[in-house]
Amino acid sequence: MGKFTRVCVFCGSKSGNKKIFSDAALDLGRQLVSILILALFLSTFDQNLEGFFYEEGNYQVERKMDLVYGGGSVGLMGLVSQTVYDGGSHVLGIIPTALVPIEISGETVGEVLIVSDMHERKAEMARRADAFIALPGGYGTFEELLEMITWSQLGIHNKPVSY
Ligand SMILES: C/C(=C\CNc1ncnc2c1ncn2[C@@H]1O[C@H](COP(=O)(O)O)[C@@H](O)[C@H]1O)CO
Repeated sequence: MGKFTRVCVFCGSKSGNKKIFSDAALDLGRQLVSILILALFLSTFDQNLEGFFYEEGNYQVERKMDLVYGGGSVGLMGLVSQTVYDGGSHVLGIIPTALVPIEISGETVGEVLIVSDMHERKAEMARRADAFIALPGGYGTFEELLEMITWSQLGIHNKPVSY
């Protein structure tokens, strides 16, 4: 498989009771839009050794991955989507009609696709993403993650799943 461009993130519709959960959501959001890599760059020319020295340094490289997620503005979902959106990548939220009043409060970011039910939501998330990552969450996150793992096991998709 080539470079991933669209990553589906499953995560809690609540923020949880530990800061580490929201930190993880913010961190993943930032990592999707950029990555810090180590690079070698020309630093000095040493005449005695008749050659160039290279010095380890680092710089920021844009990763610009797009996000597919559950479409909510609440909890960890809201944090990840806002972070990726603020980082300049495309955000696609997929949410069933019945969950709009529950999982969206205030404004959502990016594109919102309203589907008829949970099954269609998961199928669309699976179809539109190149890889899946699960963050902390509740039963819903667990269910979504397990479904992607079992679909992989059954050969329904061959995309990486990470948690
Ligand atoms: C397929 C059906 C029920 C199976 N349950 C769920 N399937 C898919 N997604 C779900 C389910 N229950 C909740 N969710 C969503 O997960 C997200 C995170 O929830 P969490 O509990 O806070 O981790 C959230 O968007 C939920 O909507 C019905 O036929």
